Amino acid sequence: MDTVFIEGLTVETVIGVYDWERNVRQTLSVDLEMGFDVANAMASDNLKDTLNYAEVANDIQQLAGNHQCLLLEAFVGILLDQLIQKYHLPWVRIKVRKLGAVANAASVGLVVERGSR
Ligand SMILES: Nc1nc2c(c(=O)[nH]1)N=C([C@H](O)[C@@H](O)CO)CN2
Repeated sequence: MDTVFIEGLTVETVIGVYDWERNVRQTLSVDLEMGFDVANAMASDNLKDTLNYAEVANDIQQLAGNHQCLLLEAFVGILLDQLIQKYHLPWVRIKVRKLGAVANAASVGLVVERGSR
């Protein structure tokens, strides 16, 4: 299976379990790999035959602006449900970093994989 990916997409969102986190936007960095057969686009050279990573990046930005999750797990769950359903993804792997959330750590976060390659 081929992979279409987005790396280091930063989004601003309200996220966190502590009181102070409910009143600020924090930055998440998203790395996303999506299983997709690009053979048709290789042959046609046409955007409509592939998975448009710019459209997916826009979806992630929209979702970040429209939700105020407590946990990263909830954010990732909503995101994966939406992407799998919209783009019929057979396999997806996502890494979401919450930047500067924990003292002395550059980032903390989750890696979640769904489906099979
Ligand atoms: N597994 C998780 N652990 C923690 C989360 C989370 O979303 N998933 N969130 C927090 C706080 O919001 C933290 O980011 C604030 O520093 C703590 N642990």
